[in-house]
Amino acid sequence: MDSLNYIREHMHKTIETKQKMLADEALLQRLADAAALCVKALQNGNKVMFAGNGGSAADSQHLAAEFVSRFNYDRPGLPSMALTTDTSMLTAIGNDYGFEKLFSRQVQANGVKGDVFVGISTSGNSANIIKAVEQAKDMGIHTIAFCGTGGKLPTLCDITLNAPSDCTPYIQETHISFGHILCGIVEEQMFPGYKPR
Ligand SMILES: O=C(CO)[C@@H](O)[C@H](O)[C@H](O)[C@H](O)COP(=O)(O)O
Ligand SMILES: [Zn+2]
Repeated sequence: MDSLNYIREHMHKTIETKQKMLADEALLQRLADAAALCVKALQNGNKVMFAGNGGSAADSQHLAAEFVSRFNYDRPGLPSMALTTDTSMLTAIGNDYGFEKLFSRQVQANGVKGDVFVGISTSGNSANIIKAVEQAKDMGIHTIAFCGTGGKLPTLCDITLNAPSDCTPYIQETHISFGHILCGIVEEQMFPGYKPR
């Protein structure tokens, strides 16, 4: 396929995934519910944790940064962390306990009841995300999945945001929309007197 056709095909497929998302009222409601869950947790002094592998690790960092720094409003930072950033922790846990424990160990150590854990996985099958969700549930931490149409993760979490695609890049491109929408609603609801920058 030549480059221009590649671009056209990619754009058609990513738009098609977003259109399917927009047409899925139940999914939109779950996204609103996820934002409400985060608002409630943050108002109670809890935090939002994110984790994922590869591109989803980058999404985790991106979204935690939106909470702690800012999204649209100049406002106080909101407590959030990506469990994907500290190479000493990641290598120690990976080396000593195994890659599958990468995030569950951090949830156990740094999470508290009432927090929110957002697990991001396009396959829905990454063992380190599944174990982190199980750990979070054991501790009374709310769980949100950013996933696709497959895997075990969609059946495990309190709220499942499943991008309507089975193809990793289109799922990832929808996940960052989920995350931006989540941040935008949280910011608007927590800081009603603030103005967009
Ligand atoms: O970004 C990409 C592909 O677009 C990759 O880095 C991808 O995130 C990695 O293969 C991940 O390990 C996939 O894990 P998961 O989304 O299935 O949990
Ligand atoms: Zn990617």
